[in-house]
Amino acid sequence: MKPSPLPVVTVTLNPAIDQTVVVDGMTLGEVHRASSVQSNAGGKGVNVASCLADWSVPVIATGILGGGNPGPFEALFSAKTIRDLFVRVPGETRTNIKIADPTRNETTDINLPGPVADDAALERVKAVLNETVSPDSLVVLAGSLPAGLPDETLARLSAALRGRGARVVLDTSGAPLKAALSAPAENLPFCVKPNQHELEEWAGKPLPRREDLLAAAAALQASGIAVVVVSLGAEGALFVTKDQVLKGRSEPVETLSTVGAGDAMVAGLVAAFRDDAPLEDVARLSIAFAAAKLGRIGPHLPDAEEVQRLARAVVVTELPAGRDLKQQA
Ligand SMILES: Nc1ncnc2c1ncn2[C@@H]1O[C@H](COP(=O)(O)OP(=O)(O)OP(=O)(O)O)[C@@H](O)[C@H]1O
Ligand SMILES: O=P(O)(O)OC[C@@]1(O)O[C@H](CO)[C@@H](O)[C@@H]1O
Repeated sequence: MKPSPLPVVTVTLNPAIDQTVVVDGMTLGEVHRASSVQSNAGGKGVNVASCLADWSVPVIATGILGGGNPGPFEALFSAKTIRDLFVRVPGETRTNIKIADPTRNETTDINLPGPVADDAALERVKAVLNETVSPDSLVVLAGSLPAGLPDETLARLSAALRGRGARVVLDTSGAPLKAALSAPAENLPFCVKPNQHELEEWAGKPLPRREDLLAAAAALQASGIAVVVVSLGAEGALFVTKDQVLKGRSEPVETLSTVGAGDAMVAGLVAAFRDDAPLEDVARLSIAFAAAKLGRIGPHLPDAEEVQRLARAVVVTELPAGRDLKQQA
Protein backbone atom coordinates (compact mmCIF):
# COMPACT_ATOMS: atom_id res chain seq x y z
CA MET A 1 0.00 0.00 0.00
CA LYS A 2 1.27 3.50 -0.87
CA PRO A 3 2.08 5.44 2.32
CA SER A 4 0.70 8.94 2.79
CA PRO A 5 3.26 11.52 1.54
CA LEU A 6 2.21 13.99 4.27
CA PRO A 7 4.72 14.62 7.06
CA VAL A 8 3.64 13.46 10.51
CA VAL A 9 3.41 16.36 12.98
CA THR A 10 4.43 15.76 16.61
CA VAL A 11 3.52 18.24 19.35
CA THR A 12 5.53 18.29 22.61
CA LEU A 13 4.48 21.14 24.89
CA ASN A 14 6.80 20.08 27.74
CA PRO A 15 9.96 18.53 26.25
CA ALA A 16 12.96 17.50 28.35
CA ILE A 17 16.63 16.76 28.17
CA ASP A 18 16.87 13.22 29.52
CA GLN A 19 19.91 12.58 31.68
CA THR A 20 20.17 8.78 31.90
CA VAL A 21 22.40 7.42 34.65
CA VAL A 22 23.11 3.67 34.43
CA VAL A 23 23.33 2.10 37.92
CA ASP A 24 23.56 -1.67 38.48
CA GLY A 25 21.50 -2.83 41.47
CA MET A 26 19.89 0.53 42.29
CA THR A 27 18.67 0.62 45.93
CA LEU A 28 17.03 3.66 47.50
CA GLY A 29 19.03 5.20 50.34
CA GLU A 30 22.35 3.60 49.25
CA VAL A 31 25.46 5.12 47.64
CA HIS A 32 26.02 4.01 44.02
CA ARG A 33 28.69 4.48 41.37
CA ALA A 34 27.14 5.02 37.95
CA SER A 35 28.62 2.91 35.16
CA SER A 36 27.71 5.56 32.56
CA VAL A 37 25.74 8.73 32.02
CA GLN A 38 24.17 9.98 28.82
CA SER A 39 22.17 13.04 27.94
CA ASN A 40 19.74 13.29 25.04
CA ALA A 41 16.94 15.47 23.73
CA GLY A 42 13.64 13.94 24.80
CA GLY A 43 10.03 14.48 25.74
CA LYS A 44 7.37 12.19 24.36
CA GLY A 45 6.65 13.86 21.01
CA VAL A 46 10.36 14.44 20.35
CA ASN A 47 11.00 10.73 20.93
CA VAL A 48 8.16 9.81 18.57
CA ALA A 49 9.58 12.14 15.91
CA SER A 50 13.06 10.65 16.32
CA CYS A 51 11.85 7.05 15.90
CA LEU A 52 9.68 7.99 12.90
CA ALA A 53 12.66 9.68 11.27
CA ASP A 54 14.70 6.49 11.79
CA TRP A 55 11.92 4.68 9.90
CA SER A 56 12.30 7.26 7.06
CA VAL A 57 8.95 8.95 7.73
CA PRO A 58 9.01 12.74 7.08
CA VAL A 59 8.34 14.53 10.38
CA ILE A 60 7.65 18.03 11.64
CA ALA A 61 8.34 18.53 15.35
CA THR A 62 6.67 21.40 17.16
CA GLY A 63 5.87 22.43 20.72
CA ILE A 64 7.47 24.77 23.23
CA LEU A 65 11.24 24.80 23.72
CA GLY A 66 13.34 26.81 26.19
CA GLY A 67 15.45 29.21 24.15
CA GLY A 68 18.31 28.97 26.67
CA ASN A 69 19.43 25.40 25.89
CA PRO A 70 18.08 24.23 22.50
CA GLY A 71 21.42 22.65 21.45
CA PRO A 72 20.61 18.93 22.00
CA PHE A 73 17.24 19.31 20.21
CA GLU A 74 18.71 21.19 17.26
CA ALA A 75 21.47 18.58 16.94
CA LEU A 76 18.91 15.73 16.94
CA PHE A 77 16.62 17.44 14.43
CA SER A 78 19.48 18.26 12.11
CA ALA A 79 21.01 14.75 12.34
CA LYS A 80 17.67 13.10 11.52
CA THR A 81 16.29 15.72 9.10
CA ILE A 82 13.31 16.47 11.34
CA ARG A 83 11.74 19.82 10.46
CA ASP A 84 12.14 21.96 13.58
CA LEU A 85 9.08 24.19 14.09
CA PHE A 86 9.40 24.41 17.88
CA VAL A 87 8.42 27.75 19.35
CA ARG A 88 11.27 29.14 21.47
CA VAL A 89 10.39 30.79 24.81
CA PRO A 90 12.64 32.43 27.41
CA GLY A 91 14.18 30.03 29.95
CA GLU A 92 15.66 26.55 29.77
CA THR A 93 13.97 23.30 28.83
CA ARG A 94 13.82 21.02 31.90
CA THR A 95 16.21 18.15 32.56
CA ASN A 96 14.68 14.81 33.59
CA ILE A 97 16.71 12.24 35.49
CA LYS A 98 16.41 8.58 34.43
CA ILE A 99 18.09 5.90 36.53
CA ALA A 100 18.44 2.77 34.40
CA ASP A 101 19.20 -0.47 36.24
CA PRO A 102 20.15 -3.15 33.70
CA THR A 103 20.37 -5.90 36.35
CA ARG A 104 16.66 -5.45 37.15
CA ASN A 105 15.50 -4.31 33.70
CA GLU A 106 13.98 -1.31 35.49
CA THR A 107 14.16 2.45 35.01
CA THR A 108 13.26 5.05 37.64
CA ASP A 109 12.10 8.43 36.29
CA ILE A 110 12.43 11.72 38.13
CA ASN A 111 10.74 14.31 35.92
CA LEU A 112 11.38 17.94 36.84
CA PRO A 113 9.16 20.95 36.16
CA GLY A 114 10.01 22.97 33.06
CA PRO A 115 9.63 26.65 32.21
CA VAL A 116 6.20 28.21 32.65
CA ALA A 117 4.35 28.63 29.36
CA ASP A 118 1.71 31.17 28.49
CA ASP A 119 -1.13 31.67 26.02
CA ALA A 120 1.11 33.58 23.63
CA ALA A 121 3.46 30.57 23.25
CA LEU A 122 0.50 28.23 22.76
CA GLU A 123 -0.99 30.56 20.13
CA ARG A 124 2.30 30.35 18.21
CA VAL A 125 2.15 26.52 18.34
CA LYS A 126 -1.45 26.68 17.06
CA ALA A 127 -0.29 28.91 14.21
CA VAL A 128 2.33 26.27 13.28
CA LEU A 129 -0.38 23.61 13.31
CA ASN A 130 -2.66 25.75 11.14
CA GLU A 131 0.12 26.05 8.58
CA THR A 132 1.27 22.43 8.58
CA VAL A 133 -1.78 20.24 9.21
CA SER A 134 -4.09 19.28 6.37
CA PRO A 135 -7.01 16.87 6.19
CA ASP A 136 -5.51 13.34 6.42
CA SER A 137 -2.49 14.51 8.44
CA LEU A 138 -1.45 12.37 11.39
CA VAL A 139 -0.70 14.50 14.46
CA VAL A 140 0.79 13.18 17.70
CA LEU A 141 -0.05 15.10 20.90
CA ALA A 142 2.26 13.70 23.55
CA GLY A 143 3.52 14.28 27.06
CA SER A 144 2.62 16.45 30.01
CA LEU A 145 1.73 20.13 30.01
CA PRO A 146 4.05 22.87 31.22
CA ALA A 147 2.89 24.99 34.16
CA GLY A 148 0.81 27.89 32.91
CA LEU A 149 -1.37 25.93 30.47
CA PRO A 150 -4.79 24.60 31.53
CA ASP A 151 -5.53 20.86 31.74
CA GLU A 152 -7.91 21.23 28.76
CA THR A 153 -5.10 22.32 26.40
CA LEU A 154 -4.66 18.96 24.65
CA ALA A 155 -8.44 18.38 24.53
CA ARG A 156 -8.85 21.71 22.72
CA LEU A 157 -5.98 21.02 20.33
CA SER A 158 -7.36 17.55 19.62
CA ALA A 159 -10.82 18.98 18.86
CA ALA A 160 -9.42 21.67 16.56
CA LEU A 161 -7.20 19.20 14.71
CA ARG A 162 -10.02 16.72 14.28
CA GLY A 163 -12.14 19.59 12.96
CA ARG A 164 -9.51 20.07 10.27
CA GLY A 165 -9.80 16.38 9.30
CA ALA A 166 -6.54 15.24 10.92
CA ARG A 167 -6.12 11.94 12.76
CA VAL A 168 -4.86 12.65 16.29
CA VAL A 169 -2.82 10.14 18.27
CA LEU A 170 -2.78 11.06 21.97
CA ASP A 171 -0.31 9.93 24.63
CA THR A 172 -0.56 11.88 27.85
CA SER A 173 -1.50 11.26 31.48
CA GLY A 174 -3.40 12.57 34.49
CA ALA A 175 -5.76 15.53 34.20
CA PRO A 176 -4.89 16.41 30.55
CA LEU A 177 -5.69 12.80 29.55
CA LYS A 178 -8.95 12.83 31.48
CA ALA A 179 -9.95 16.15 29.90
CA ALA A 180 -9.16 14.93 26.37
CA LEU A 181 -11.06 11.67 26.88
CA SER A 182 -14.15 13.40 28.33
CA ALA A 183 -14.67 15.41 25.13
CA PRO A 184 -17.76 14.90 22.97
CA ALA A 185 -17.34 11.97 20.54
CA GLU A 186 -16.79 14.26 17.54
CA ASN A 187 -13.74 15.84 19.26
CA LEU A 188 -12.02 12.68 20.47
CA PRO A 189 -8.63 11.57 19.15
CA PHE A 190 -8.36 8.81 16.53
CA CYS A 191 -6.08 6.76 18.80
CA VAL A 192 -5.02 6.87 22.42
CA LYS A 193 -2.21 4.90 24.08
CA PRO A 194 -2.54 4.79 27.85
CA ASN A 195 -0.37 2.48 29.93
CA GLN A 196 -2.10 0.49 32.67
CA HIS A 197 -1.70 3.25 35.27
CA GLU A 198 -3.10 5.91 32.89
CA LEU A 199 -6.08 3.70 31.98
CA GLU A 200 -6.75 3.17 35.70
CA GLU A 201 -6.64 6.97 36.23
CA TRP A 202 -9.22 7.36 33.46
CA ALA A 203 -11.41 4.53 34.79
CA GLY A 204 -11.12 5.89 38.36
CA LYS A 205 -10.42 2.40 39.75
CA PRO A 206 -7.72 -0.28 39.76
CA LEU A 207 -7.85 -2.69 36.82
CA PRO A 208 -6.03 -5.71 38.25
CA ARG A 209 -7.17 -8.44 35.83
CA ARG A 210 -6.85 -8.72 32.07
CA GLU A 211 -10.68 -8.68 31.81
CA ASP A 212 -10.80 -5.38 33.72
CA LEU A 213 -8.27 -3.79 31.38
CA LEU A 214 -10.09 -5.08 28.32
CA ALA A 215 -13.43 -3.87 29.59
CA ALA A 216 -12.09 -0.37 30.27
CA ALA A 217 -10.32 -0.24 26.89
CA ALA A 218 -13.50 -1.38 25.14
CA ALA A 219 -15.55 1.26 26.98
CA LEU A 220 -13.06 3.92 25.92
CA GLN A 221 -13.18 2.68 22.34
CA ALA A 222 -16.98 2.69 22.38
CA SER A 223 -16.97 6.33 23.51
CA GLY A 224 -15.71 7.23 20.02
CA ILE A 225 -11.98 6.43 19.70
CA ALA A 226 -11.14 4.30 16.68
CA VAL A 227 -8.08 2.55 18.14
CA VAL A 228 -7.31 2.15 21.85
CA VAL A 229 -3.89 0.72 22.66
CA VAL A 230 -3.05 -0.20 26.25
CA SER A 231 0.66 -0.72 26.80
CA LEU A 232 1.58 -3.15 29.54
CA GLY A 233 5.38 -2.90 29.80
CA ALA A 234 7.06 -6.32 29.53
CA GLU A 235 3.61 -7.93 29.07
CA GLY A 236 3.17 -6.26 25.66
CA ALA A 237 0.01 -4.39 24.69
CA LEU A 238 -3.72 -4.67 23.96
CA PHE A 239 -5.18 -3.27 20.73
CA VAL A 240 -8.91 -2.57 20.70
CA THR A 241 -11.04 -1.42 17.76
CA LYS A 242 -14.77 -1.70 17.08
CA ASP A 243 -14.34 -5.11 15.47
CA GLN A 244 -11.22 -6.61 16.92
CA VAL A 245 -9.25 -7.11 20.11
CA LEU A 246 -5.62 -8.22 19.86
CA LYS A 247 -2.89 -8.87 22.40
CA GLY A 248 0.70 -8.56 21.20
CA ARG A 249 4.01 -9.35 22.84
CA SER A 250 7.56 -9.19 21.54
CA GLU A 251 10.15 -11.93 21.72
CA PRO A 252 12.41 -11.43 24.78
CA VAL A 253 14.86 -8.59 24.12
CA GLU A 254 17.83 -7.19 25.99
CA THR A 255 16.82 -4.03 27.87
CA LEU A 256 19.18 -1.13 28.50
CA SER A 257 16.55 1.55 29.18
CA THR A 258 12.76 1.44 29.08
CA VAL A 259 12.56 5.26 28.79
CA GLY A 260 10.70 6.11 25.60
CA ALA A 261 9.52 2.54 24.92
CA GLY A 262 5.96 3.90 24.92
CA ASP A 263 6.99 6.68 22.53
CA ALA A 264 8.65 4.20 20.17
CA MET A 265 5.38 2.26 20.32
CA VAL A 266 3.43 5.41 19.38
CA ALA A 267 5.84 5.96 16.47
CA GLY A 268 5.17 2.39 15.31
CA LEU A 269 1.41 2.97 15.57
CA VAL A 270 1.69 6.13 13.46
CA ALA A 271 3.95 4.44 10.90
CA ALA A 272 1.34 1.69 10.50
CA PHE A 273 -1.62 4.13 10.41
CA ARG A 274 0.16 6.01 7.62
CA ASP A 275 -0.03 2.83 5.56
CA ASP A 276 -3.65 2.15 6.63
CA ALA A 277 -2.34 -1.19 7.83
CA PRO A 278 -4.67 -3.88 9.25
CA LEU A 279 -4.77 -4.09 13.07
CA GLU A 280 -2.49 -7.14 13.23
CA ASP A 281 0.24 -5.21 11.37
CA VAL A 282 -0.36 -2.16 13.59
CA ALA A 283 0.26 -4.41 16.61
CA ARG A 284 3.35 -6.04 15.09
CA LEU A 285 5.01 -2.80 14.01
CA SER A 286 4.31 -0.83 17.19
CA ILE A 287 5.54 -3.63 19.46
CA ALA A 288 8.59 -4.11 17.24
CA PHE A 289 9.43 -0.38 17.45
CA ALA A 290 9.17 -0.53 21.27
CA ALA A 291 11.26 -3.72 21.50
CA ALA A 292 13.85 -2.26 19.11
CA LYS A 293 14.29 0.83 21.30
CA LEU A 294 14.79 -1.07 24.55
CA GLY A 295 18.41 -1.97 23.77
CA ARG A 296 19.33 1.71 23.41
CA ILE A 297 19.45 4.80 25.60
CA GLY A 298 17.61 7.55 23.76
CA PRO A 299 14.85 7.48 21.15
CA HIS A 300 16.60 5.53 18.40
CA LEU A 301 15.74 2.50 16.28
CA PRO A 302 18.13 0.01 14.69
CA ASP A 303 18.04 -0.50 10.90
CA ALA A 304 14.77 -1.34 9.19
CA GLU A 305 15.67 -5.02 8.63
CA GLU A 306 16.07 -5.56 12.38
CA VAL A 307 12.75 -3.81 13.11
CA GLN A 308 11.04 -5.94 10.44
CA ARG A 309 12.56 -9.11 11.95
CA LEU A 310 11.23 -8.11 15.39
CA ALA A 311 7.80 -7.39 13.87
CA ARG A 312 7.64 -10.89 12.35
CA ALA A 313 8.58 -12.37 15.76
CA VAL A 314 5.80 -10.52 17.66
CA VAL A 315 3.25 -13.00 19.02
CA VAL A 316 -0.24 -11.68 18.26
CA THR A 317 -3.29 -13.32 19.82
CA GLU A 318 -6.90 -12.56 18.88
CA LEU A 319 -9.16 -12.10 21.92
CA PRO A 320 -12.94 -12.13 21.95
CA ALA A 321 -14.41 -8.73 21.03
CA GLY A 322 -17.91 -7.50 21.71
CA ARG A 323 -20.48 -6.18 24.09
CA ASP A 324 -19.59 -8.44 27.03
CA LEU A 325 -16.35 -6.57 27.58
CA LYS A 326 -17.96 -3.13 27.46
CA GLN A 327 -20.65 -4.19 29.91
CA GLN A 328 -17.99 -5.03 32.50
CA ALA A 329 -16.47 -1.53 32.42
N1 LIG B 1 10.74 -4.62 29.98
C1 LIG B 1 10.16 -4.76 28.79
N2 LIG B 1 10.30 -5.92 28.07
C2 LIG B 1 9.72 -6.05 26.85
N3 LIG B 1 8.97 -5.10 26.26
C3 LIG B 1 8.79 -3.96 26.93
C4 LIG B 1 9.37 -3.71 28.23
N4 LIG B 1 9.02 -2.48 28.62
C5 LIG B 1 8.28 -1.96 27.64
N5 LIG B 1 8.14 -2.84 26.62
C6 LIG B 1 7.43 -2.63 25.36
O1 LIG B 1 7.21 -1.23 25.21
C7 LIG B 1 5.81 -0.94 25.19
C8 LIG B 1 5.54 0.37 25.92
O2 LIG B 1 6.02 0.24 27.25
P1 LIG B 1 5.23 0.81 28.51
O3 LIG B 1 3.95 0.10 28.67
O4 LIG B 1 6.20 0.76 29.64
O5 LIG B 1 4.91 2.30 28.01
P2 LIG B 1 4.92 3.67 28.78
O6 LIG B 1 4.53 3.46 30.20
O7 LIG B 1 4.15 4.62 27.96
O8 LIG B 1 6.49 4.01 28.69
P3 LIG B 1 7.28 5.41 28.68
O9 LIG B 1 6.36 6.47 29.24
O10 LIG B 1 8.48 5.14 29.58
O11 LIG B 1 7.68 5.63 27.28
C9 LIG B 1 5.14 -2.16 25.82
O12 LIG B 1 3.81 -2.31 25.37
C10 LIG B 1 6.06 -3.29 25.36
O13 LIG B 1 5.72 -3.66 24.03
O1 LIG C 1 6.71 14.53 32.03
P1 LIG C 1 6.13 13.87 30.80
O2 LIG C 1 5.97 14.85 29.68
O3 LIG C 1 4.92 13.05 31.08
O4 LIG C 1 7.21 12.80 30.32
C1 LIG C 1 8.50 13.19 29.96
C2 LIG C 1 9.35 11.99 29.66
O5 LIG C 1 9.49 11.12 30.80
O6 LIG C 1 8.72 11.24 28.62
C3 LIG C 1 9.71 10.62 27.80
C4 LIG C 1 9.61 9.13 27.90
O7 LIG C 1 8.35 8.71 27.51
C5 LIG C 1 11.05 11.17 28.27
O8 LIG C 1 11.85 11.51 27.17
C6 LIG C 1 10.71 12.38 29.11
O9 LIG C 1 11.65 12.66 30.11
